[in-house]
Amino acid sequence: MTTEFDLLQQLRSIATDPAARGLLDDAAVLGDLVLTHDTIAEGVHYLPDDPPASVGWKLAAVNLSDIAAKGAVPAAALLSLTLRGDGEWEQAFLDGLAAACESYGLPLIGGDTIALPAGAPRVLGLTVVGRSDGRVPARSGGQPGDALWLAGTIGDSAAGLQLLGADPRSTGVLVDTYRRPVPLLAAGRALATGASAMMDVSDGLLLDCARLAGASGCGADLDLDALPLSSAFVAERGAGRAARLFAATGGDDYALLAALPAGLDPFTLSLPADARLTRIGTLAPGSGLALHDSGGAVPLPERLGHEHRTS
Ligand SMILES: Nc1ncnc2c1ncn2[C@@H]1O[C@H](COP(=O)(O)OP(=O)(O)OP(=O)(O)O)[C@@H](O)[C@H]1O
Ligand SMILES: Cc1ncc(C[n+]2csc(CCOP(=O)(O)O)c2C)c(N)n1
Ligand SMILES: [Mg+2]
Repeated sequence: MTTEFDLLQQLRSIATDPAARGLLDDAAVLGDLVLTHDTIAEGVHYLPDDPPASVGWKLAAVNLSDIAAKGAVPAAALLSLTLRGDGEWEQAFLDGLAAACESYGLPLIGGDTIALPAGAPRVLGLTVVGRSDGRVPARSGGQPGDALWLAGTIGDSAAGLQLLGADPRSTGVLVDTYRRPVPLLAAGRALATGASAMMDVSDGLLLDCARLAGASGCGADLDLDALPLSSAFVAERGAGRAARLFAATGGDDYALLAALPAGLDPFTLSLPADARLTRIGTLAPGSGLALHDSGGAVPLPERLGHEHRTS
């Protein structure tokens, strides 16, 4: 079995240029350019029955979330498109991609197209280039004592995916969040001006927080009770410990996790009016994650988030 973690270890010996940031960041940084590439695949990141326009939207949004996490402004995109002989699907997919590009000021400037053999699942890729006019916080800059803040909520997408698993005709806010995530570009720009470290939460808060803390040479202490849940999530799953652990490990959140120096009040930054910013914990000396709630220490779940692996 090969895991994403194993492969990244091998890639690190190849990607030695400083722009690669040791492959320990959400994006590469080349001068004032921030570069990222994310792939989405049928059955892995989206469901075969998802509306194709939502798949196009999601492809742009997941990439833009990495640009948001580095405080950059979208500059251009390159699309890797696979055709499967269903022109209607492909047209609607492109309409959804175009809508996201339009919404976030992301010009599509090139790419590549191939046809797939019959029956092969679709795999779609996007490279997004952003431009930074200031600091580009890495995952690795956190210091013990930094406060951990989360922009956005967690758990909605994972709850939406479960609803669709139970009934493919499910609708509502949670399903919409799974299909059409919103990249927090304005919040990312504001937080980047003060953050010592930042990343987007795509694989699950606990796993991504362990990554940020590990890259920063720190441990992290998280308050499960503080995790921001949407009202739609709470209406569906409640806000007890099991629901909170589900939200903290589900992934697909595209929230932003920032480590801010202890003395910095994030509400003094130029955050957008609709930003939902929550203090969720602290970076600590040492290593590893510690979880607590009002009852005391909470054992870490076996699975902290999503990791790609072959079986
Ligand atoms: N196949 C690859 N070749 C070169 N670099 C890679 C490859 N896969 C991942 N990386 C690099 O490894 C680092 C971590 O990638 P990862 O995909 O975990 O981050 P991410 O894109 O922020 O997360 P997510 O994919 O969950 O949104 C990044 O610097 C990324 O560019
Ligand atoms: C059909 C279906 N099954 C499972 C999931 C959950 N999921 C897949 S990849 C991923 C992490 C982000 O991906 P990456 O690390 O590749 O950016 C998550 C949470 C989903 N979205 N759709
Ligand atoms: Mg990635």
